Amino acid sequence: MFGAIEAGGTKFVCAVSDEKLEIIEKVSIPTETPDVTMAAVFGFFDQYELKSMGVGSFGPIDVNEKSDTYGYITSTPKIKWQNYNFLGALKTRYGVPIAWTTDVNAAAYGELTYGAGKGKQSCIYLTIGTGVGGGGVVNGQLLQGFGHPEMGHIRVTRLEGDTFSGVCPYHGDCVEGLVSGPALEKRTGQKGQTLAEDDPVWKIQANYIAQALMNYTLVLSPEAIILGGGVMQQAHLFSLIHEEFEKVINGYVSYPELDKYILPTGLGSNSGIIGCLQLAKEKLESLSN
Ligand SMILES: Nc1ncnc2c1ncn2[C@@H]1O[C@H](COP(=O)(O)OP(=O)(O)OP(=O)(O)O)[C@@H](O)[C@H]1O
Ligand SMILES: [Zn+2]
Repeated sequence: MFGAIEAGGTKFVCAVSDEKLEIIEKVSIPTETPDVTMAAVFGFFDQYELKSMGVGSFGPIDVNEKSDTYGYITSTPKIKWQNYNFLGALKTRYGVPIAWTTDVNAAAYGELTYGAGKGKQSCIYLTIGTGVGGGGVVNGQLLQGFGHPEMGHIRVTRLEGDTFSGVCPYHGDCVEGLVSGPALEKRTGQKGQTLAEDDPVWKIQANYIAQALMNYTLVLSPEAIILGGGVMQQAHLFSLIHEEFEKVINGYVSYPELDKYILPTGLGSNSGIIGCLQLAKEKLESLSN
């Protein structure tokens, strides 16, 4: 059996699957302190005989195998999780091979293998929710090196007349600071869910997102950019983003047809967990080859 954990800032989704990645059981555990949450995580996985695991975690995390703190959650604003040896705790408990990456890299992997990026060699997955996070796969490999991408924290050009200061505790008006769910709420005084489709804020939102996607396009030239997270439940945002993307990139580089290039997830809210299961499977295969 394969085990998977999609560890998020609000909840940990844990699942086990058979060899064909059919999910046998899946649970959601609130993210509290490591003691409380990990006790529940162990309570779930202890019921099964695991062969390997895949973990996609919120972060920042240490993904550098040469580092002494490989497998740790590092500088998260969640104080109790700072410098927590997440991978170590799982290894000690289960003694099986474990694939370790960011939640968004895992989601990109899930989408590339079975979702909106199926059949491609590369894609980016960007979630726009409580935070903005991006992961990716290039030539079939997860995007990680010394560290991992933090695509939500890049800067974009401010629109004329927009004086909103942004909500990122580190950078103010980085992309996360400008377009995350909490940013939308602070800017408008109401939650994204309750805003009308014709509210002018969506165009601002679409422009900043499009600028970010232009930057990813220019740096990585992925075959698809998949957008998920709470804010992207606003389906009308896709066509606005397409329009703004065309404007900001201004014909400089070519890219696939827009509705096949910047598109919603194929796996809904399961991208991350499926990516983790696939990573668990491949981790085991890589060791037996
Ligand atoms: N339908 C919607 N339209 C607009 N905004 C939404 C919608 N649903 C949720 N949001 C906003 O998205 C945010 C929550 O994001 P999400 O549902 O992706 O959860 P999350 O897992 O906490 O996010 P993250 O991936 O950053 O941890 C909230 O700020 C919420 O107001
Ligand atoms: Zn930031």
